[in-house]
Amino acid sequence: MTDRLTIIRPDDWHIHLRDGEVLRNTVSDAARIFSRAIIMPNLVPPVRNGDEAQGYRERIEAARPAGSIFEPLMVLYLTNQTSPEIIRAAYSKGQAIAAKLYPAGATTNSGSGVTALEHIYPALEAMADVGMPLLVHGEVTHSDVDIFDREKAFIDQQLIKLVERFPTLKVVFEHITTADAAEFVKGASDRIGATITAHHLLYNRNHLLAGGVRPHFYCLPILKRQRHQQALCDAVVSGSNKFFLGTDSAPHAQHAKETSCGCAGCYTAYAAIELYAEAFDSLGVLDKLEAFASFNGPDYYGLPRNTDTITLVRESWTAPDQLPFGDHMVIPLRAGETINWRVE
Ligand SMILES: NC(=O)N[C@@H](CC(=O)O)C(=O)O
Repeated sequence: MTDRLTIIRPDDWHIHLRDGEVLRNTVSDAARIFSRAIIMPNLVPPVRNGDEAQGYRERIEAARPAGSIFEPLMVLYLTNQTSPEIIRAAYSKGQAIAAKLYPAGATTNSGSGVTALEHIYPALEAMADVGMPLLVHGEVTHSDVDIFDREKAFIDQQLIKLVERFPTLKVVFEHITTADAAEFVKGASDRIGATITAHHLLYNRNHLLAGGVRPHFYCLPILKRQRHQQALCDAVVSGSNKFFLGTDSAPHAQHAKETSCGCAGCYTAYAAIELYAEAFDSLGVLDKLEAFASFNGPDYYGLPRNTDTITLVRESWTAPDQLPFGDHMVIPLRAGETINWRVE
């Protein structure tokens, strides 16, 4: 049994840090372990162009703990108005390395998102041309599609057509949650990658719904049935380099989760690599954690791998009941429960 694991320092290829006062909390949790992170742009208002991304980057950098060299990798939020010029300018000035598609209404702060893919075809052409990856929240939003079927419907109705229409566009299918998504990514060309969260490896919809509703397990795309959880586990066990670490750590203040209409999002950044280690350990593939967490992401983005290391040890500790979140508190995933790995 492996009780100690040293790996090249990981990065997080999908995180929500929010903005303002809470940055001092969210940035220090992310910067504790991760060297770089892809910063989701779904602020209010969203990060729509290079200058807004630059401003947000500076606020994140200012919130880093003293001495931290954590590097935020900025992302534009695509709207119906995103022009090829906005894309080209942000990319060429190094203000953003990717752009995110939120179908309008799909999730938290997606109200300014794209209402029909045709609106962003010119922007997507520019992205394909310069080599800027498209990051996709892959769910349809029609109220008549069951929430558990929205990811598969997105693949069938939109994603297949999208990758065909833009044959050189790099596409990251973010936070995949279904066997259908894992199959799609496996069968696609190398320009298609996917992030997988720790919580979608560790949990299924029973954890959210059986025996009582647990709002801190509610995220989007929603946890699916066990068969889909298993398919995501199989994807990481396969060792395919198309899958990489993206926590989708998405904090909301306690009162915004524990209410009659609670927000979607699980807070995992405070123990992210530890939770992934648990998942890989329970699958018997700790030896595959390093590539998933530290190699596949930078390789996909064409960035250098990190060179320093972290060491994980098998040692139980109790997760905090709550964590500071600006003037409020956030209830992290696994609050008050045991976590079986810690970083030395
Ligand atoms: N994952 C979530 O459940 N929530 C994210 C948005 C998103 O990525 O869907 C958030 O910003 O809160």
